[in-house]
Amino acid sequence: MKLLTACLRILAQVTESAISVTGLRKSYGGMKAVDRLDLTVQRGEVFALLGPNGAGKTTTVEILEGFRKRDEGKVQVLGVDPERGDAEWRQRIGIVLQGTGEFDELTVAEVVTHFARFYRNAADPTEVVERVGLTEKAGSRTHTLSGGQKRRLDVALGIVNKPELLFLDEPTTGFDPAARREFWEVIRQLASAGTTILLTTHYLEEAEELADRVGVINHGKLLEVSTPALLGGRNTATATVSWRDGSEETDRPTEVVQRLAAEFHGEVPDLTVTRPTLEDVYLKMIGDA
Ligand SMILES: Nc1ncnc2c1ncn2[C@@H]1O[C@H](COP(=O)(O)OP(=O)(O)OP(=O)(O)O)[C@@H](O)[C@H]1O
Repeated sequence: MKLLTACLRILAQVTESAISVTGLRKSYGGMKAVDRLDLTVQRGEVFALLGPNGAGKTTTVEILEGFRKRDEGKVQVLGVDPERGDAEWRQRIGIVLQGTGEFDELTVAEVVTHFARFYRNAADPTEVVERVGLTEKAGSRTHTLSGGQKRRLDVALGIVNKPELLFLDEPTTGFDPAARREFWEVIRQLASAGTTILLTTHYLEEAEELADRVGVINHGKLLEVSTPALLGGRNTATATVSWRDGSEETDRPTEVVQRLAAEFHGEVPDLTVTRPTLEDVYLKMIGDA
């Protein structure tokens, strides 16, 4: 019987989406926080949910995590309705909240070891500390950690149960640029080990660096889901060719550059060719909505 259950679990893991949402609705009083939202995240995918303050990201994610009840809609997370998620389901998901990463007088190693005891199938705490790059701080009390190190500890606690699916809520808010890049590496390694990741972020560069697909949400509605490269028709958008003496918007930047090269008999001074950034298309999208 155990073997059959294990086989069915493996089959489900291969065939099911990690997250499947249809017609999700949630209102607070008369205010629609999430309004008929459909979303699918495949297993192994890194998916970034983008949207301005109050767009409905946290409400959506907390419904997926089983922390909030929905009004309407169908939600499956790892094949389970989060409102009915039991301890076994909880073991399979990891949650990194916009947390504190501070636990009084305990050391990093002690905190991770303590959290590992909550789970039947926990990872080796020493390995977890290493994965998030905190080995050198393993013996340090958590209140002495920097902001970035505390966030790494939050991630350590989110992955100590070896989750199949990890929720990351604004993981690098307040990081300096170097710390942010180091942190992305931790996330990339988790993703390449097969962990499905749903992250929310206000940093477009972060979404571009990490996400296989992004979803833009505003006023509780999902406006578009796409890869970062294709969102809002970025790849086919008009390019801007700029040089020392002017600039030109064009569908055929190569031709413009060739013309300029002929005019200047070679090197075109201060030449740049740009297309809209992810931030440009995102701002347009939420501005138009
Ligand atoms: N518990 C609550 N009671 C009443 N209204 C709420 C509650 N939680 C959220 N809201 C409202 O629902 C809307 C969506 O909020 P939500 O926190 O989901 O947005 P968000 O996209 O996560 O925003 P942010 O980027 O600022 O974290 C907002 O207008 C918010 O004020």
